[in-house]
Amino acid sequence: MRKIEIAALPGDGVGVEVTEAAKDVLHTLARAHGGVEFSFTDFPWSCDYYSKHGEMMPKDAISTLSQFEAIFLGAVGNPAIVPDHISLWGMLIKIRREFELSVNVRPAKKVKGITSPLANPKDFDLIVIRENSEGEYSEVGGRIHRGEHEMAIQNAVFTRRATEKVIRYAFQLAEKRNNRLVSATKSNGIVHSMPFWDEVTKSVAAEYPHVHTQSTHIDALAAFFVSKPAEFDVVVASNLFGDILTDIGSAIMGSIGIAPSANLNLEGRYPSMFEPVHGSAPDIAGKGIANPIGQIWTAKMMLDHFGFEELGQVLMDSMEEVTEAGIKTPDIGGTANTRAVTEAVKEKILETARV
Ligand SMILES: NC(=O)C1=CN([C@@H]2O[C@H](COP(=O)(O)OP(=O)(O)OC[C@H]3O[C@@H](n4cnc5c(N)ncnc54)[C@H](O)[C@@H]3O)[C@@H](O)[C@H]2O)C=CC1
Ligand SMILES: CC(=O)C(=O)O
Ligand SMILES: [K+]
Ligand SMILES: [Mn+2]
Repeated sequence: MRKIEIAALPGDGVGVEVTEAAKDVLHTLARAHGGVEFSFTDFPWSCDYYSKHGEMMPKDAISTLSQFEAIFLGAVGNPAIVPDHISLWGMLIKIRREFELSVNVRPAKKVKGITSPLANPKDFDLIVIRENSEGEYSEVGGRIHRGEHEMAIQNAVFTRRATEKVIRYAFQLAEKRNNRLVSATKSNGIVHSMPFWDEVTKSVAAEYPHVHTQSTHIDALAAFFVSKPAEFDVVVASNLFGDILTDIGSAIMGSIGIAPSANLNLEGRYPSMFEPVHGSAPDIAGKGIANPIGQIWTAKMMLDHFGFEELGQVLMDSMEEVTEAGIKTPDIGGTANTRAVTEAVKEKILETARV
């Protein structure tokens, strides 16, 4: 019996609701199929925690988390209480950086039973590999002359180490899939970092001559995600570009509430972190109607990460049977609540164990 020790960080808003649902599903899966057990330790770090303690996480949070094999996070942010840049940098982004989670894997595909807003989505099935540790999201810069003549400078940081790492990971993935890779660029407007990004793409591409590689400007690429997503397979992008592309990826699937992600430490030195693409959705938090699919699919990515691909497939298939049966939350046109979708997925999992 393999027991996996996981730190659960439900965070804020719907993060709390969907992590609860996905944990429930994972326990059901483990009990039904055996061979693995999930041990979750919950931490209440969030904007509420900040209100009480003046910080998003305690000082020793990183060392506490480093004792776990993985982190299962919901979402961080409640702008009504804490400004977003403080809550995200105090928790989500801090964890990504401290644990060198330099690659963020974000798949998007046509899901059974979920209507894409696109007239002709075909069977698109792509994965965006997002640089996750630097780039446009940096602390380098500042503000001077508060008031009328104020100035804000925000620097983007691109190191060869992190750029090469994420691009090489994308090539390796392309090799395992369909030998096709698109690199998001904007070298016509961003004149230092993006030509650098393109050069690194070219140099890594030389090691993978059998992978068809193309650099596409992010503006056109964003449009192509809407007009012809089925033409993409693996896409590699900087932190900001990948962030935006993957919200488009979730939108064309049908809802931001269904997209999963894995924040990976490739060296295995620190725990990797699994969280859905979406945020804390303050507009629907507390209503019990958050879509748990993004978090459940995220759990599938965590299973794959630990080598439990068969269980991951059972989870994915069960989830798609539920969406296909029309048991869906309002964001994807259904009338079911979080609980009903979760129970339906659990029921499907139990059926797979009975046959
Ligand atoms: N990784 C993270 O923890 C992220 C945190 N955030 C934070 O979340 C807060 C809200 O940000 P927004 O920009 O509004 O993005 P959001 O992703 O929370 O919400 C965008 C829209 O999608 C809907 N939505 C999101 N998740 C859903 C789900 N599971 N089921 C059904 N509908 C869902 C929301 O209701 C909203 O209409 C902010 O504090 C933001 O900084 C935003 C993105 C990622
Ligand atoms: C912060 C954010 O939007 C993301 O991680 O996707
Ligand atoms: K999230
Ligand atoms: Mn985002």
